[in-house]
Amino acid sequence: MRTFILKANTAVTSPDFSLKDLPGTGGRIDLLCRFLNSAFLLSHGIRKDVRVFMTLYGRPNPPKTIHFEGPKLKVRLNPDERSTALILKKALKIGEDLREPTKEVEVFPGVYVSNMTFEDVVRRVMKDSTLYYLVEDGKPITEIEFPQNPAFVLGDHLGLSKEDERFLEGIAKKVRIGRRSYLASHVVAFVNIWLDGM
Ligand SMILES: C[S@@+](CC[C@H](N)C(=O)[O-])C[C@H]1O[C@@H](n2cnc3c(N)ncnc32)[C@H](O)[C@@H]1O
Repeated sequence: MRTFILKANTAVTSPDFSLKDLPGTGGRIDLLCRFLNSAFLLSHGIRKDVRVFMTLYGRPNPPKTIHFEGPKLKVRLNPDERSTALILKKALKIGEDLREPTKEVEVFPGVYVSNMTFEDVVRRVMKDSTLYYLVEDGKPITEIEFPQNPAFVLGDHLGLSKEDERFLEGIAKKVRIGRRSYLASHVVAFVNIWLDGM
C-alpha cells in the first residue's frame, strides 16, 4: 500500500466554497482535486493500492482531515476538478457536525472525514508504514530502496512550516525527485510512476 499525506494550509474547512472558484473561495481546493487525480487515476481505472490523507487548515474550523482509502473506494473519481470538489464539499458538510477529535465518519464508501490533525494522521500512518518527507533538499529518490508500505508527506503551495518539519525530524526520511520545486500533484504522479517501475 502507498500512502500520501498532504498538509493543505489554506484549504477551507467549510462546504460553502464555490465550484466556479475553487482556488479563491476554496483556499486552493483545486490543488486537492489535482492531488487526488494524480494519486488515484490511471488511464482506464483507479489505483486500488493507494490511500490519501489531506489535512485541511483553512477557515473557519480547522483542522479537518479527508481520507480516501483505495481498496474500499466506491465513489467515482473523474479527471475533472469539479466532480472531485463535489465529493470534498460533501465530506466537509458532514464534517461540520463532528465533535470528536479523531473519530472518522464515512462520507461515501472509502471516503472519510474527521477532525484529525496533521500530527494525528502522521502518527496513525507510521504504525504500518515507513514515512518519507518529499522535499526539494532530500536524498535523491534514485538512491532509495522503498519498503512494502511507503508513506509520503507533502506540502501544498506554501510547503510545510518549520514546526511541521521539526515534527517530522527523526521519523521521516527526506527524499527528493529532482532539484527544482514541483507542483505537489506532479510530485505524486512522479512517485506513483517511479514505484510502478520497481
Ligand atoms: C509547490 S511545492 C511547495 C513550494 C513551497 N514554496 C515551498 O517552498 O515549500 C509543493 C510540495 O511538493 C513537494 N515537492 C516539490 N518539489 C519537490 C522535489 N523536487 N522533490 C520532492 N518533493 C517536492 C514538497 O512536499 C512541497 O512542499
